[in-house]
Amino acid sequence: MPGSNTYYSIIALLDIALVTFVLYKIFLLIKGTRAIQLLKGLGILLAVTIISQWAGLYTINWLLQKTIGMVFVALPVVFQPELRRALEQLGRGKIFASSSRQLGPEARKRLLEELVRAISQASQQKIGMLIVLVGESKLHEFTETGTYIDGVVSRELLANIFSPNTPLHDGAVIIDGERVVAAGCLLPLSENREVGRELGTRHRAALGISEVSDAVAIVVSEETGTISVAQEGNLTRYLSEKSLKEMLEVLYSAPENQNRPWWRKVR
Ligand SMILES: Nc1ncnc2c1ncn2[C@@H]1O[C@H](COP(=O)(O)OP(=O)(O)OP(=O)(O)O)[C@@H](O)[C@H]1O
Repeated sequence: MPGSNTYYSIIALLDIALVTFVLYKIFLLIKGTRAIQLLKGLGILLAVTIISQWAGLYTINWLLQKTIGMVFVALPVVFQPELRRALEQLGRGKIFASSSRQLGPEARKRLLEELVRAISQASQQKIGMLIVLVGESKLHEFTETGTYIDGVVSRELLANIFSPNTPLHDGAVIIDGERVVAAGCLLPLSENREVGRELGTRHRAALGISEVSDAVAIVVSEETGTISVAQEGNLTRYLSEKSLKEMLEVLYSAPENQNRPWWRKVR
């Protein structure tokens, strides 16, 4: 009943849950974009401002406060493309969309069949491949670096894209749901020093994208034909066709994080 303590407790809980959900969605939206670097910079600036105030460094504190004010004014200008995209997504209701890996049984079966066929064929022929499977973070920052395709995933399309000496074979293909969004995309390279020296930039790019987002990247080595999968900053190497299929089935049957509490989704 409005006015009672229980009523206010329920409203407060609802309020907290809504704020948490909105913050989580914003985090997913900016994860893997340049906004995250800017947030880190702002965090450092805020920390230094607080320290300077605490230490009584009034002039530097005044300067830092003015700088932070200017940064906030500059934010909408610097992030104009990202803000526009976020508002467009909000308008289309896409912000509240779930993971791209949640497909119907028929679509999932077809997608996995086509992916596994294309990858094992490339592995046998030692054709280099780098495929990124989008999760909840949409990776616009990276699809924009490549060539827009928007085609249904098929073994023929993937074989064509990665065919040596063709314009799109360099870089990564980004797959969202059942569609190849773009090809020839540039991904961030992992700086993980524990990665074997024999692994070059293709494997580092796969690891890199899995470190900054919830995407999963599949690599076929041009040198050896081995299949590897990068997920959450870990690289699983020497996969057989069977183990790749099993891995993909798990990935697509249980949307990532399904078995994890929500707070563990945010890394
Ligand atoms: N930042 C990047 N984003 C996407 N793809 C990349 C990136 N850097 C390199 N590549 C791809 O990796 C290829 C070079 O692979 P390289 O031989 O250095 O890697 P590798 O891990 O040893 O793989 P392989 O075993 O296939 O040789 C490039 O031709 C390009 O297609």
